[in-house]
Parts: sequence; structure tokens; C-alpha cells
Amino acid sequence: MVYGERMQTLAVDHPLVAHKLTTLRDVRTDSPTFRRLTDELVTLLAYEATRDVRVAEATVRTPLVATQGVQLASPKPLVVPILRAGLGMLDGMARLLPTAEVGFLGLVRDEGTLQAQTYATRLPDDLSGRQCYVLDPMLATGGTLAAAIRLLFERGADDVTAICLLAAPEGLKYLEQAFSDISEPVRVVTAAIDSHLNEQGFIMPGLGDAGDRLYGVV
Ligand SMILES: O=P(O)(O)OC[C@H]1O[C@H](OP(=O)(O)OP(=O)(O)O)[C@H](O)[C@@H]1O
Ligand SMILES: O=c1cc[nH]c(=O)[nH]1
Ligand SMILES: [Mg+2]
Repeated sequence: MVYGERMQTLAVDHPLVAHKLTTLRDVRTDSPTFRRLTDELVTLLAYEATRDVRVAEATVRTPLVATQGVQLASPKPLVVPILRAGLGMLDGMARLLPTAEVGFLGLVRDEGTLQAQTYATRLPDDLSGRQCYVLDPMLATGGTLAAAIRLLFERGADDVTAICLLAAPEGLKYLEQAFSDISEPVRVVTAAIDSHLNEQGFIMPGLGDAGDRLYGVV
């Protein structure tokens, strides 16, 4: 884990993650395979991203004896996929956190200005005390994720972790600056930190447009 002032970034270093990511990058990988690999990768990343998920002590009775264990604390975490591409990460996350609630955010980046526009918001009004996991495969300029995380903090979230497939150094820096004055932790867990953004704001070497590769060009 690399610790910034407020932001913590983890690039998961695991051969299975690297293997799946390599196939995901491959231009020859078709949509069904891209979706399956995204799903598998998210579950692996989510294992690391949920290391700090809050649990409460619980007593359980085995067939032999009562013993102490833990269960997810209340309120349950909120998972927030960012439409469109983040939707491809929801099932993989829900497999690990099946009791989490799910909110939705729709954002799209203007291809010219690279500014993110919010077109859909379906979240609980009050997120006080909630841990939130934001799902978005690509952290490029960081504008989309910053807008989403800001919205969660405005509603009272006190702990936000973003799970991405790829992050650009420019986007990580942007997020670090955007949340430098916030005392709540912001974490980014990603399969890799790539080299840079090109002039069109695409992550290099990247994997192209994640939404298009999951769902087709619209
Ligand atoms: O870090 P940024 O520079 O803001 O870019 C990242 C965003 O761009 C992509 O979404 P896109 O706008 O293509 O929408 P889509 O998911 O509907 O394809 C991607 O899924 C992120 O949400
Ligand atoms: O490389 C990129 C950058 C933004 N959005 C994508 O889908 N891919
Ligand atoms: Mg897209």
C-alpha cells in the first residue's frame, strides 16, 4: 500500500491478476471474454479492497460448542457501480459481499473536454457511518471518480474505497489533491498503475474504452 497524505493506493501484485489483466488488454479479446475476466478480476481485487470492512463480534454455535466469530457490522457497506462500465464489476463484487446494498451513479466523460457529467443518481440520502465501495474499471484523469466520491461524502459517507482495473498516475494525483482536505480515508485498489494518459485522455497502454469493450460502441 502506498500512502499519500489522505489517499491510500494499492496496486495488487499477484500473478493471477497480472495474467487476467494481460488478456483483458488484448485487442483480440471479445466482449463475452472481457466480461468474464472483468468479473473474475473484481473478485480478486475485492478480496484486498475489503481488508478494512467493518465487522462486529458474533457468537455462533458449532455442532459441538458455542464460539466467538465475526460478522459484517451494521450499517452494511454500500457498493456503487459507476454506469456504464462499472456495472460490469457488480456481480464480481456482490459475490464477495452478497449482503451489501447497491446504489447507482451514472457518469459520462465528454470526449472533447474530458469533463465528467452526472446523468443518474440512485443512492440512499443518508450515508452516515457507511463504508462505500465504488466500482469503475478506469481511473484516467480522475474526474469521474472524484465527482462520485464527492457525492458520497456530501451524503455523509465516512470511508470510501474505489476498485479499478487500471489507474493512470495523473488520475491518482488528481484524486490525492481533490481530497487532501478531507479527514476520511479514500482508498484506491487497482490491478495496475499504467504509464500515462494520451492526448485523448486514454490510459496507456490501457485496454481501450472499457464501456465499449464490455457493452459495445454507443
Ligand atoms: O477518469 P476519467 O478521465 O473521468 O475517465 C474515466 C471514466 O471514463 C469511462 O467512462 P465513460 O465516460 O467512457 O462512460 P461509459 O462507462 O458509459 O463508457 C470510465 O468507465 C470511467 O468512468
Ligand atoms: O483509457 C480509458 C480512459 C477512460 N475511459 C476508458 O474507458 N478508457
Ligand atoms: Mg466509455
